[in-house]
Amino acid sequence: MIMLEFTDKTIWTGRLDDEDGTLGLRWHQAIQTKNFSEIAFNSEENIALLGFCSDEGVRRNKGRIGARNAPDQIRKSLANLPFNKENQKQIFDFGNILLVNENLESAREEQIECVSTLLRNNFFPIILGGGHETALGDYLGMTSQFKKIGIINIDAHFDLRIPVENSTSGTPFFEMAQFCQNNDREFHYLCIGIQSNGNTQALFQRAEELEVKTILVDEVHVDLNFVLRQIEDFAVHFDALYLSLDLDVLDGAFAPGVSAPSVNGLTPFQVKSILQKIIETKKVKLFDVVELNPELDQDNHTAKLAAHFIQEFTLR
Ligand SMILES: N=CN[C@@H](CCC(=O)O)C(=O)O
Ligand SMILES: [Mn+2]
Ligand SMILES: [Mn+2]
Repeated sequence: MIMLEFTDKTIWTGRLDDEDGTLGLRWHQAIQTKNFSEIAFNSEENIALLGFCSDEGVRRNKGRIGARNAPDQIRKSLANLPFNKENQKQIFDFGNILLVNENLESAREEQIECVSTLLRNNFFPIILGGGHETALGDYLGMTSQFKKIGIINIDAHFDLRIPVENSTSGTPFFEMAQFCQNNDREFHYLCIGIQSNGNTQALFQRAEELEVKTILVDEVHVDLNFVLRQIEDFAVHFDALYLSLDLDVLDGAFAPGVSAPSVNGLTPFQVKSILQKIIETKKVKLFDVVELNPELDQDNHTAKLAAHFIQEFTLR
């Protein structure tokens, strides 16, 4: 059963400015497609893109499906971004993990294997979701390589639901907590951008029980610098950070292409400042961007934002 597919070559195409030589380079000219079977250890930390084409978790969570098509849409938005050979890391595209017969659990096994292979070979994985069910496989893949992991999720929602029948886009961080409990690990979860109207009392209570560090969206609006200092304080305790960005943390006016759009959400500048502060810690070992739904997007604004944020992680 084939669950891993190469990226369609026509996706990495775009404008050519040959008259400007290497100063006119764009992503579609710099990207290198790669196969897992030919992976070799990197002496320098290079970027690995990997898509997780799932919205099965969103469907199970009663959301609006479409996120399975997000990885290629994000690639299309990355394709025309400027690429600076001197100041940017090398970028390899490992293609997409696909779900067969809505089997999220099998695809996740493949994902865990891919993520740990990338980390073992000194790649920095940028995983293109998928709904937020993408997060669990990313984190579990990381646990094979790192012991003391801090989890940071920039999201309007805690995603701490208890799985009723199975895993959904609303359960990944609760499942991480369970994994930690069953495997003698500490669970440290910082959630930034939480909407008081986007999470029930039950979820706030579960966050408290699990000692989640919560930064409400209004706290970011009131004092961004204070939030940036809290990020610094959180990061010092860990060897590695797992960072997840759920695009629904952005205000729906900026990011309409998500299953559950926000009102009074963050601005692109606020999210970028938060990401830059987290990147500055030099502890992020994996980044995923999730919940883009291209079917609901307007003029690709949400996909462009995803690309804009990914660009930050490629700078040397
Ligand atoms: N990843 C999903 N998170 C939210 C969705 C909320 C909604 O659909 O309104 C959640 O389950 O809480
Ligand atoms: Mn989420
Ligand atoms: Mn969310």
